[in-house]
Amino acid sequence: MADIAETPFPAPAGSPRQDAGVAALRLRGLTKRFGEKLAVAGLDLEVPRGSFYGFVGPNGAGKTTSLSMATGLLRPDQGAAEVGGIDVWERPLAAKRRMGVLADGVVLFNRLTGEQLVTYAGLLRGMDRETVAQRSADLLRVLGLADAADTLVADYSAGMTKKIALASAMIHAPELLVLDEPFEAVDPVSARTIRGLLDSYVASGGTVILSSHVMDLVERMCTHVGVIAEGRLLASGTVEQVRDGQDLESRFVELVGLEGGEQELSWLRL
Ligand SMILES: Nc1ncnc2c1ncn2[C@@H]1O[C@H](COP(=O)(O)OP(=O)(O)OP(=O)(O)O)[C@@H](O)[C@H]1O
Repeated sequence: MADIAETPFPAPAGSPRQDAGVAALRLRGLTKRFGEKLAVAGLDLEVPRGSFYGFVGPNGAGKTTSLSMATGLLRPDQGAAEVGGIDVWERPLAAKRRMGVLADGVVLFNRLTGEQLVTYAGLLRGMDRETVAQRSADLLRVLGLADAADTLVADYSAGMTKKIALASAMIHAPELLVLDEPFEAVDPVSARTIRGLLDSYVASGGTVILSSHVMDLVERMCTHVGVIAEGRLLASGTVEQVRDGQDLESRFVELVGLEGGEQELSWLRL
């Protein structure tokens, strides 16, 4: 497995985020079993501060299960997760204060309007109403949701729902964003806006870990990448290290293997 290089984006001097040498996110021996299925098998992962980390793997590899354990949504059978050196399961409130989470498949309070949902997220984080109102308006505008601010989230499209969940994860400007499939169902214009937001967030000292199936996007956006299959980490490091002279998609296929080989369906030929 390739080594993880040092972060290329040091935190701003004097920043409270600057705990030298402490990873933004550290997973040690994370394990989860669902009945007979070992979904995550002793996962060790370090996400350096200031990195833009892509977490990739085939369907069913264990990405969502790992990120859910890392963010305090799903209790691990074994192992530990730390955010900025704080154990997520021993000190959940302190750890959760430091992160913003876009979870996959978690039901939102969809009888609220988009604006109410983002406002609720900000107030839950203990922010004052004025700041919440300002940031909520900014997020809705930047994400192209201003016209849908008063629409119930239940009536949002899949892409709009993803964007309002992302806004709710960002409103308190956490030092770590954990985003499960943030670009899924999002149109290309919004995807570009989100990429821009995340790029400047990372450039200012924030850390992002996102899961994605789009290798091209991970290769272009991310500084680091971890490849998981069958609950195990196959490779991790800078994108350069992991792709090892190939494009990331080819390297990914080389690492995880071609599902079903080069088989064809003889009956699907017209
Ligand atoms: N609540 C659950 N009960 C039973 N099995 C589960 C549960 N959640 C996940 N699994 C199983 O654990 C494995 C890992 O699932 P997980 O959702 O973490 O994969 P993933 O990498 O996020 O997949 P995808 O890319 O398709 O979203 C899969 O085999 C899945 O069927």
